Amino acid sequence: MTTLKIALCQMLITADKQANLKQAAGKIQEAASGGAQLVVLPEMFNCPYDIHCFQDYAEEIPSGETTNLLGKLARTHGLFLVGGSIPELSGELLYNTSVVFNPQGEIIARHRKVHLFDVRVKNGIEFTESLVLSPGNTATLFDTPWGKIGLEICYDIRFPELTRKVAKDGARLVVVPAAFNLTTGPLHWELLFRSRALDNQVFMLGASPARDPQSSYVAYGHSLVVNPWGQVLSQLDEKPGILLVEIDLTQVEEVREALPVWKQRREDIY
Ligand SMILES: NC(=O)CC(=O)C(=O)O
Repeated sequence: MTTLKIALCQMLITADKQANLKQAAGKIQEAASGGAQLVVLPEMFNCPYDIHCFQDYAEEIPSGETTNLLGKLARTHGLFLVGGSIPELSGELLYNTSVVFNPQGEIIARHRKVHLFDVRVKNGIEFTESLVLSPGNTATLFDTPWGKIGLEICYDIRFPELTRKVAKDGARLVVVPAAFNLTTGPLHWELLFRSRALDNQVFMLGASPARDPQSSYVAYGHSLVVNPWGQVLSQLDEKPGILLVEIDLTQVEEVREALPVWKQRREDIY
């Protein structure tokens, strides 16, 4: 199988967890009606992206209600589902975790955000995930009929070595549930997705929450799909919506043949 229909769900996240879950279910249903085979939710889709909320909204995986619901939705609609991310409770620790389901509703991967978002930009964004979250320690890929897919969460994309690793491990597509903000989004969002796509000659997908100017963390939005040539195939604006795009994964081989930098790497030197 080479063509894959993807849906990125740009949700308006609220403080009401049940409303967020209902919205996710509605968006997944809409994506399925549009023929999506792989559906992606945004980072922290069941919870405000605010370090003061993570503990209260956290759930164990796989026993928590969000994981249960996503498994049922994947099975009901018969699709691969990347469950954005949620605050995961594991023993005493909290993680920013993404869970992936196959069309039978089984968990086939779990990625814990490896690089925590600890930044302080003067007159801009300040955020310190490490005050409450612990980092994951592994790169993540999962198998599908379209081949291996890499999985990262938001700030992970800024570390080119991680995308290079999953590409070297066979990913031709990398999925990134994310939530950039109004300081970094306008300058870095598209640039980072296009750079990782071009560096590795892979497809890159970014699923963001919609923008809510009233929330403590204002997400940039602009969920997007970038092809291995570094072109933005499609992108939303800041409003809630679904980005439905069909991609042809043979484009990875075509681009690698036309511009063979993937083969020309000199790992004996670097
Ligand atoms: N929210 C993040 O993890 C990352 C982000 O907003 C940025 O890198 O900018």
